[in-house]
Amino acid sequence: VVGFQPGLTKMKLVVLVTGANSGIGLALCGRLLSEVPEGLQLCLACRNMHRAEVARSALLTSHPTAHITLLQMDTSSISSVIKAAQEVRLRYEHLDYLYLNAGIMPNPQLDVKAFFKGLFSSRIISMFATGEGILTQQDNVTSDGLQEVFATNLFGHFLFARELEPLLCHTHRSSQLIWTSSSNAHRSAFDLEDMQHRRGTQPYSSSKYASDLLSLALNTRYNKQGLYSSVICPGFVMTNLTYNILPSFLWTLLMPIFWLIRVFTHTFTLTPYNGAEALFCLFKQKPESLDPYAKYHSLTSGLGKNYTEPKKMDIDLEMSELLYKKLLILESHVKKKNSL
Ligand SMILES: NC(=O)C1=CN([C@@H]2O[C@H](COP(=O)(O)OP(=O)(O)OC[C@H]3O[C@@H](n4cnc5c(N)ncnc54)[C@H](OP(=O)(O)O)[C@@H]3O)[C@@H](O)[C@H]2O)C=CC1
Ligand SMILES: CC(C)=CCC[C@@H](C)[C@H]1CC[C@H]2C3=C(CC[C@]12C)[C@@]1(C)CCC(=O)C[C@@H]1CC3
Repeated sequence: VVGFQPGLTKMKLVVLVTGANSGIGLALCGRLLSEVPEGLQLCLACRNMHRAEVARSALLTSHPTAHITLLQMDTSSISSVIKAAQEVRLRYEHLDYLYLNAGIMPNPQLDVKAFFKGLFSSRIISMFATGEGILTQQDNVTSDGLQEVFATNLFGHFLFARELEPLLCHTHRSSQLIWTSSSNAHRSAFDLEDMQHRRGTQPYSSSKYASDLLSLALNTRYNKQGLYSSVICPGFVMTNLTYNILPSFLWTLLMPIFWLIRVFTHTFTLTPYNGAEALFCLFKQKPESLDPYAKYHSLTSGLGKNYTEPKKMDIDLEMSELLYKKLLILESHVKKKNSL
């Protein structure tokens, strides 16, 4: 196990971040290490161990005394998630923070016609802040027979957290689940009868809306056991995920326009460091003080000042409960199928 030192977990805060080898996840790790360089046991959960090693080396270059371990996990694969959770249970006695950050947006398509229509309408600000109505994706099916976006962004994380219940639920200390959601999470893209989004063209938006609902349901279930769940939105950040949407030369050309747009909408955080603001902010908050109905947004002002702001989510308890029940049914189904 790379960088693993038994005994350390007793005195340090244990933080596990999924999708930690790039973008917002990697920036968060850097920020956490800058804040608490000695008091942290950081575990980078990544699907690709080579990329994980590169990330670990980069973090160690700027924080040479940091304790950083690696964990192989593909959130889209049931067997990988179960195996990773088993490994975590062997390594640690408790987990203080579990950042559920890994995410994909496969084959994104920008609807150019809808975009230009939006430019000359009253929806312009919300279009730039959320990407609503102008982005579609083509989803795939995993070897477990699940929709890939649903499996990667939501279900794999749900299963992982459930498998780690013994490390997360303690009466004498609290733990936090922190989901990287999105402003692109729209109720209109989500259908409880099709929670995997097999039929639609916005699986990304659907998976993020589902994470908002699930976070609420997890709070209902687990707060009494000391486990708290929150969702954040990093804003619009230039990462591998967004670079996929347009050709890279176009992004370079658009950059000055984006700096200008930031003056009007602080949601254009643009850099992974800025995007990680809300993730970092929640690390410092008492989980009991957080609002389970709020999404915590990373925002960056025109002058480049970072801050976090909570905004009420368009979710309700009844729907969150129904989704939770469906996820439990799917969980028992996939576990049976994998003879677990
Ligand atoms: N960029 C933005 O504007 C926004 C991003 N977000 C969310 O932020 C999160 C981080 O994305 P971002 O930093 O932007 O993009 P990146 O593509 O840089 O990071 C995504 C991370 O998730 C990992 N990942 C993807 N699929 C899997 C998988 N099956 N198993 C394990 N890890 C996986 C990637 O690993 P690998 O390197 O192997 O691909 C990578 O480390 C995502 O949940 C995204 O939806 C939300 C709102 C806006
Ligand atoms: C001038 C010009 C051609 C601009 C194009 C801009 C759009 C491609 C972006 C404007 C808002 C962006 C956005 C996202 C993707 C790219 C935009 C639509 C996200 C949907 C990416 C993933 C998320 O989770 C939320 C982002 C919201 C904003």
